[in-house]
Amino acid sequence: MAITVRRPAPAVEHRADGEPVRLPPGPRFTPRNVLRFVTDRPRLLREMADRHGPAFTMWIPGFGTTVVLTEPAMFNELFHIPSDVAGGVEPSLDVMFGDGSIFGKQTAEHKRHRRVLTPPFHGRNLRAFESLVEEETRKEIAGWPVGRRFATITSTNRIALNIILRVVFGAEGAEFDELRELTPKWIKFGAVLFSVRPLQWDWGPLSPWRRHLAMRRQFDDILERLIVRAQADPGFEDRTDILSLMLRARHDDGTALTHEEIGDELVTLVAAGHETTATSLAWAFERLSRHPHTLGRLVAEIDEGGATYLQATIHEVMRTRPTIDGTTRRVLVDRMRFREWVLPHGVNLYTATSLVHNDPRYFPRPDEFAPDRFLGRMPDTYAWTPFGGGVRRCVGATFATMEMAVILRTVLTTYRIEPTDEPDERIVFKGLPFAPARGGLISVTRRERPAASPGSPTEPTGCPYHHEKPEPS
Ligand code: HEM
Repeated sequence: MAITVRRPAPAVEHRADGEPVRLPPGPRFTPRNVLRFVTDRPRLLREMADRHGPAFTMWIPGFGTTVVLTEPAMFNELFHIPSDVAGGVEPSLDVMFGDGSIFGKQTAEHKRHRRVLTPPFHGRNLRAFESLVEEETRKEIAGWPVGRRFATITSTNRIALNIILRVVFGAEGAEFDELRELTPKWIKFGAVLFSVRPLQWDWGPLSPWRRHLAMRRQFDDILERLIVRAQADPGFEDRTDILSLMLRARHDDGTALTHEEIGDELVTLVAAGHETTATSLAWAFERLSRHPHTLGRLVAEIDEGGATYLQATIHEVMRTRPTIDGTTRRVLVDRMRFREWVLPHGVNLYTATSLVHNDPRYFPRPDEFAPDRFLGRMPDTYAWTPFGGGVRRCVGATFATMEMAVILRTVLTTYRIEPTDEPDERIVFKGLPFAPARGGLISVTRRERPAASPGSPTEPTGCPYHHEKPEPS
């Protein structure tokens, strides 16, 4: 059972302008540490915390000097620092997806973007999306091979991409097919460009940057067609896709969002929302096939129309295999005080999620895959952080949880997953998510008698995400 470590937000003044810099101790820069940060991150961070203490400073590729935090109480403090003191990391994905992306926004601008993006992914809208998720899952899994091992990630990627494209663009027909072809290619390419700074320079007509711009133009062209179609729709005012919501949204001064702003934000949602969810699902299949007892209990519950153990299982998958290992904030003021340290402008703070998720002080017997630890209780906000925290916590967290629940339920009522005693799949870094090395291999057989109509995983009873705290404003 997770220990609750919540404590009141510290009433300390975080600005320390003019004071001498005092960074926590940390390792010297070595190419080996840089390499290990990419290939062996959880173990490296554990070693560093044991050697230097629960907060230490190290150089992180892509971000530079970074203070790594390894305790929930520290995450709590960080997530409560005003966003004009510790804000979003820079550079961020807005380098690839444009100035209109929420990733590049700070303070009031960031808040404004969240006001537009948060409501569609919450509350009663979720229920409306459930049937869409089930429909896309059924379509995809109808072709799963029986009795032969296959990597689930290919399938979960397709399902999650189709879902997010439909939710975001309301797209059907030719434009949907074009987006399905273009966006994953562009986002993958963008992730490479994002991590290698020189690739962001325009070296000429054959340069990667020009290729990126060509894909952007193609995207803008599809978007314009979708905008014309949406606005011509007699039911435009009632449409719930995010594109229509953004077309109807107004800035505080009453002006509409430009099409460029809308495009930047929408591609951000697709980038943030599909590979993360798909990878978590592949981990769920990898974990379940190695834990037949959990799998059996889960199937029995689903057949009876329940969803409590399902939710606990999703929480445990995300504890043991978080796809995003940590979140980063950047010091935006001249000097920022954090506990006994004084951090200069531009330094980053990183919350080491997987370290806390595997710390026996917060999760007893952390190596065990034990959904019971979350049964009937919500995970602690600062010890369980696969979706980050504070005012930048993942906008799609509730949506992603619903999506995973519906997909798992649909798969488990259709197929029987064969247990395996193969070793666990290795955790490998795939540019953004930490994924199973072999893509979540499973083998399935068709269930002879489809289960009686299962209940909704978003039933208020037993559905923890209906109890989630409202978004911080
Ligand atoms: C299992 C699936 C997912 C995981 C593990 C995940 C994880 C994360 C994490 C760790 C962050 C950073 C939070 C922080 O800095 O505190 C984030 C941000 C974000 N996520 Fe997700 N995410 C998932 C699904 C989604 C989905 C489905 C969407 C969209 C529908 C989405 C949209 C976003 C957006 C827009 C942000 C930026 C929020 C901001 O800067 O204010 N994510 N996500």
